[in-house]
This record gives sequence, C-alpha cells and structure tokens, in this order.
Amino acid sequence: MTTTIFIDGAVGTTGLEIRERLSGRGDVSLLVLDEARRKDAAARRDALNDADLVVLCLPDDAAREAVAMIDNRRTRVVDASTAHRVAEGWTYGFAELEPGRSDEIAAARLVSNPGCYPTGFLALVRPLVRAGLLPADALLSVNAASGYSGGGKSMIAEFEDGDADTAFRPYALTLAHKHAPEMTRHAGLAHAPIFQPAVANTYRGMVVEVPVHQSQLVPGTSVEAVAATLRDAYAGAALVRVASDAPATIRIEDDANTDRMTLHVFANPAAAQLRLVATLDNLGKGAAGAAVQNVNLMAGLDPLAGLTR
Ligand SMILES: NC(=O)C1=CN([C@@H]2O[C@H](COP(=O)(O)OP(=O)(O)OC[C@H]3O[C@@H](n4cnc5c(N)ncnc54)[C@H](OP(=O)(O)O)[C@@H]3O)[C@@H](O)[C@H]2O)C=CC1
Ligand SMILES: CC(=O)N[C@@H](CCC(=O)OP(=O)(O)O)C(=O)O
Repeated sequence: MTTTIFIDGAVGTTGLEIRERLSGRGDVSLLVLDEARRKDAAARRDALNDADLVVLCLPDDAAREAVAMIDNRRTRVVDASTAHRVAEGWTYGFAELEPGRSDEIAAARLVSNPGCYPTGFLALVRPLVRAGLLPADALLSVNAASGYSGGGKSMIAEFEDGDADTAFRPYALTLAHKHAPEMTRHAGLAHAPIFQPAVANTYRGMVVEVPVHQSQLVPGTSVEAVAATLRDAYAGAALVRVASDAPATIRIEDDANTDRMTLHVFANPAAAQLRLVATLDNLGKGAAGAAVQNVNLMAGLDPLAGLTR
C-alpha cells in the first residue's frame, strides 16, 4: 500500500522542490490540488484529512491554519514553516541531531522541519554541548549567507527582476530573527546566539559559520577533540559529513543542488581560535531534502529515497 501525500503550498519554492523529489516514486502517491482550488479552504480541508501524510510549505499563519483544519488523528504532518519548531507536542525533524531522533520521527504524528540556518548551526554546535565541550551558557554568534531562494517567491522575484541590486545584503539587523529561538532550544543553550544572516546574489546554497575562541570551550578541549566529537556524532549519517581535511577555500555553492551538508573545523591553535562552518543547500538539507527524509522515515520507506548525496 502506498502512502498518500498532500503538499499544501505545492507551487511555492519549497513545495515544488518536494514535489520534484517525490514525483515518479512508486512508494508514495501525491494528492494534488489544481491551480483553481489550491487556496480554496474547503478543498484544502478535504485534502488535509484525506491524505496519510501532509507536508506544509506555507507561510507560518497558513501552516497553523492548516493544522487546525485537520480533524482526524490519522493524518500525519511535516511542517516546513517556522510555526511549530519550538512548539509542545511536535518532534523536531532533524534526524541526525540526536541519538534516537530518527526513531522518534518515524513514530511521530507531528514533525516540524528544521529551519535552513538552524540546520547548519545546530549540526555544528549541538554535539559539542551534548558532549560537554562547549558550556551551555556559551555566548555564541552565527554568521551566515543564503542564496536568495531562501526568501521564497517574493525574494526570488526581487533578485531576478533586478530590484535587489546587490551582491550581498546583511539583514535581520534588529537582532530578532525568527530562527533564534529554534537555534537556542535545540542546541541546549541558555542564551540565543547573535545571528548575522545575509542574502547573496545566487539562487541556492548556504554557508553557516560559528566562530569560537578556544577559551570558550571547557578548559583542555583541543581542536582535535572538537573535530572528533563532530565525526562521532555523524558517523554513519549518509547526508551529514565532516570534512577530513581543511580545504583552502569553501564556497556557498559547495553543497548546492544536493540534500547533503558538509561540516568543517578550521582552527589556528597559535591564535586559539576556531571557525566551525557548515555548507548546505537552503532548499536541500535546509528544507525540501529534510522534509523528504522525514516523509521517508514516517512512512517506513528507505530514508534516502529521492535524495541526492
Ligand atoms: N525557501 C527556503 O529556502 C525555505 C523555506 N522554508 C519554509 O517553507 C515555507 C514555504 O516557503 P517558500 O516555499 O520559500 O515560500 P513561497 O512564498 O515560495 O511559497 C509559499 C506558497 O504558499 C502558498 N500559500 C500562501 N498562503 C496559502 C494559503 N492560505 N493556502 C494555500 N497556499 C498558500 C503561496 O501561494 P502563492 O503562490 O499564490 O503566493 C505559495 O505558493 C515557509 O514557511 C518557509 O519559512 C523553510 C526552509 C527553507
Ligand atoms: C534568505 C532568507 O530570507 N531566508 C529566510 C530563511 C529561510 C526560511 O524561509 O526560513 P525557514 O527555514 O524558517 O522556513 C529568512 O531569513 O527569513
């Protein structure tokens, strides 16, 4: 028996990517609303309740509204929006983040898909906090750049119509980005990191960086211990890899057009400083790839089906 999946928001940037990854697979069937009905509340309500599993690729308010429309206990949900990432009763859908998380996702009814920037940040920081190498009260910052597809259809139009007129634009200058609570909670940190995102004039791809003074780590923690802890955390993870050497350069395009993420530990022991860096695709492991991974786990299918490493 195949799993019936409804993507609410299927013609948006993330929805289209998920549809592309799920189409043509024999193990799932897609329930699709045509253009005339895709925003019709009654049609969406029916689809949300008819599907075995729904993937919400909507703005936050519309995602909350969609969840409220589900009036049965059978339909399971993957929400790609920010609406439920720190909400009670939801499983945080980052399969590699914690031991046992894949099994929790497989059994869950409500799964929140991680944010694109938090995926990079948490991958780098959570294992260090969990292993006791980085104190939970550490004061961190995150520097990051995303391709403009991260801002959805409206930002794509802004950049592709020429209105953006920039190569690189820092934003979230009010220091109140929607991803800060998610980063703090799921890293197990006491304080929100200072989050410094920027959008780059390229369609897709991300670099997420956490600079660390060695003095912020628990005394005696070596650079090798940091790298070994990350390697241990992701040993056996097909989509998250820790680079074995330090390349001379990294690029925002390094993992673009894939569903994988690469982690780097750069360091200068003489300066006692580290730069922890993740590269990923905002639409891959940062959104659609992670959503398909969660769908696969929840439906009991090959966890890597439809994904590109
Ligand atoms: N882009 C990215 O890299 C990432 C996005 N996400 C999240 O995924 C979600 C979707 O983002 P994204 O795909 O970028 O956004 P888009 O703006 O590209 O797509 C959103 C889609 O939702 C549709 N929509 C809006 N309101 C409703 C409604 N009430 N009923 C039905 N459809 C509706 C829109 O319709 P219309 O076409 O008519 O505007 C649009 O097609 C967001 O919550 C975002 O935060 C998560 C990680 C990364
Ligand atoms: C470049 C850009 O604008 N990126 C978006 C983040 C991508 C996104 O939609 O956020 P989620 O991962 O939480 O869904 C932003 O900063 O709001």
